[in-house]
Amino acid sequence: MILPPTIAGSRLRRCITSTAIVQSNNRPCRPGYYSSSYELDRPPGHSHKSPNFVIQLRSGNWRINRYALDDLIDKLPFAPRSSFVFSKGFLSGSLLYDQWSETLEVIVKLWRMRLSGSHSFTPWVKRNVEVPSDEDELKARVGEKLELLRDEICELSRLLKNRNNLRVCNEFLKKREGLEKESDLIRKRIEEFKRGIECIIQQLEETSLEEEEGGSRVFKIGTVFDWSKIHCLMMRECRRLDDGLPIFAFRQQILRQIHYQQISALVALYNHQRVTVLIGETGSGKSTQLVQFLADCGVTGNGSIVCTQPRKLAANSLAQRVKQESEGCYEDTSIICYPSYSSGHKFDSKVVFMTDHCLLQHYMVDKTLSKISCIIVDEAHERSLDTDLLLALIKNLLLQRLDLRLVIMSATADAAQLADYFFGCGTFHVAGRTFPVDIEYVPCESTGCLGVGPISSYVCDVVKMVTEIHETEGEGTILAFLTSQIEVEWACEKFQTLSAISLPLHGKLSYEEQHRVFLSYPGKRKVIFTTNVAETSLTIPGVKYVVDSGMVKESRFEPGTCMSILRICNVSQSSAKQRAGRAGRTGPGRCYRLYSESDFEGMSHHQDPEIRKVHLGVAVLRILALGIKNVHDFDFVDAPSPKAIEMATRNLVQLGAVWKKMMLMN
Ligand SMILES: Nc1ncnc2c1ncn2[C@@H]1O[C@H](COP(=O)(O)OP(=O)(O)OP(=O)(O)O)[C@@H](O)[C@H]1O
Repeated sequence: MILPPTIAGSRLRRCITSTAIVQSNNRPCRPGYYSSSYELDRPPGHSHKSPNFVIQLRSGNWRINRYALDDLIDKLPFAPRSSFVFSKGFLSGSLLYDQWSETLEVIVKLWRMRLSGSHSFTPWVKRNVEVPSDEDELKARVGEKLELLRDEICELSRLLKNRNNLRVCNEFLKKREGLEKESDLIRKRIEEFKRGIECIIQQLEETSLEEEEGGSRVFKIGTVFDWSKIHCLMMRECRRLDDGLPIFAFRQQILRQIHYQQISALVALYNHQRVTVLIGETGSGKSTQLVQFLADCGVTGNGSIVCTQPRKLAANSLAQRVKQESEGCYEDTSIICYPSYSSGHKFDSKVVFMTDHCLLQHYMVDKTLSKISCIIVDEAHERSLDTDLLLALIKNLLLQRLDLRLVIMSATADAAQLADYFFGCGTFHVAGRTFPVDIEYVPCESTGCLGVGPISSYVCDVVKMVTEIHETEGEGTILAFLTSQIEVEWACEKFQTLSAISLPLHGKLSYEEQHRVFLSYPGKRKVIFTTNVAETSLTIPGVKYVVDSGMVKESRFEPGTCMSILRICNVSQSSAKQRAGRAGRTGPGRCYRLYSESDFEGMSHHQDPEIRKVHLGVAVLRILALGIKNVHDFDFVDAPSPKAIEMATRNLVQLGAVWKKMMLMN
């Protein structure tokens, strides 16, 4: 058994590596997490007060002299830090070690030598391990923050007792409420951390770990212990505690809900409660964490967990991030990304990231998605045609496959509508975000900025705002939202300064060109002009300032002219929140909205689903291509009127796009 590499610094890490301590019966013992542990992070040869392990050479009357002990040591796989001989008592000698892996190999060797008659001592290991309790460790990690919050809450409570005017009172109350929520979240995170470690330890000790009623283990380790993997799992738990993503605090609750739904599906065949709508703030950890939670607890069995994204860029970058975070916790090929369709794709990985379009194409080949046990439809608020078609097909599939589960995720989706569509399924809200994002409304009417040729005035306003931020604000990447490739390229050209690098981001760039926005450019501020490809899912490390033009280009079918028109219109509140949410992910951020607060209030809450914007014939064609003949019975999330479907299908027949016999027309 090889222990993972030593990690310097943390007392908790020390206690965690001590899970590898094995008692004389060769069963892993409870690590120092509770009582004792040992240090692995001392430099080799470093002498200190006491060793972690002492191998005693016990005997009755046998004595060993220094010479013979050194001779014995020469035959051992590892030399001890130091050794002693004793002339009296039941001990003849002792060997001092710090690393458990070395101690274990030496013990095995000593026993082999004894059994082959090379010596007559009984080797005996004494652990000599002192470690602070987990409470101390947790206090050191997050306790300071908790104390600061507690002090601030006390101070606010004191101020509230004074005579204040109503406005000040309300401000204090709101602030205190926020701080209380933050403290609560930290406490929940600590509980979750303890639960995670406890769950691992119980499995290592093989104590019967009954699944709690309606609950679920957060880890399923299996019966063969892979110590290196267990070490990585524990290290990831520590990182999760440190990172403070809000979703971590709710892990057990989320898994319980998903687990509960699994049970209810088994109990009642026609109870299709295997769907969860998960709503959480941007950056709360939905896309990167949930797949790992599900993979860790094994709730999805042997099937893959598929997480769909509206865009390839997001699918790729999420897969990369999850791979990075879970390195060593799963097999190397466990996290994979299929951004484009290929018939050769296999679903033998634990987690697959793909676009919703790609999953639809897989559906055309395998109508039961047989290798997939859980589908996570992410960024459901976008309500693209692909997402809507996917949701409808999965809804139908849930009736056939009782082992299939669905999670629909977004920060800004209409949860009630989606829950209603999925048989009144459960909705889970993840409260909190990692870092604050200040919103500033900076309406630009007064700037008198005029457009240039095909470039509208708001593009000039965006460049102006970006220049101002660059000149007046501290360091941090600026991400500015425009509506099209032309605007993005124009803005990049206009914003030229030696102290910054301006980068375009839009859908027409190659993967390598898009990837440039994730690189760092030492000594220069990164300024990214983007279309709405960067509106959802993406974490571009270092983005501190977001400039939201408030505009988006969208194509809409106009029945009057029978044409689809590309138009620049206001974004929805949902889009504006998503854009702001690109900041505040790796540090506090600020979003400059180039419109007024009342403009924001006047925006529609959610963007229109794509099915309402395209010619219905497009949707009908897609449905037919999926092999569904009876379009009238198709269970749309936002169902068009039967008359509209009838007209669209007749239209397609007239155009010769489909044959009448291809579909069951009324
Ligand atoms: N590539 C990355 N580099 C650095 N940090 C990252 C990266 N990807 C994710 N993170 C961290 O993980 C956090 C959670 O990201 P995740 O994408 O899971 O959030 P989310 O809740 O799905 O957000 P959204 O609703 O905006 O998609 C981010 O806020 C950021 O702190």
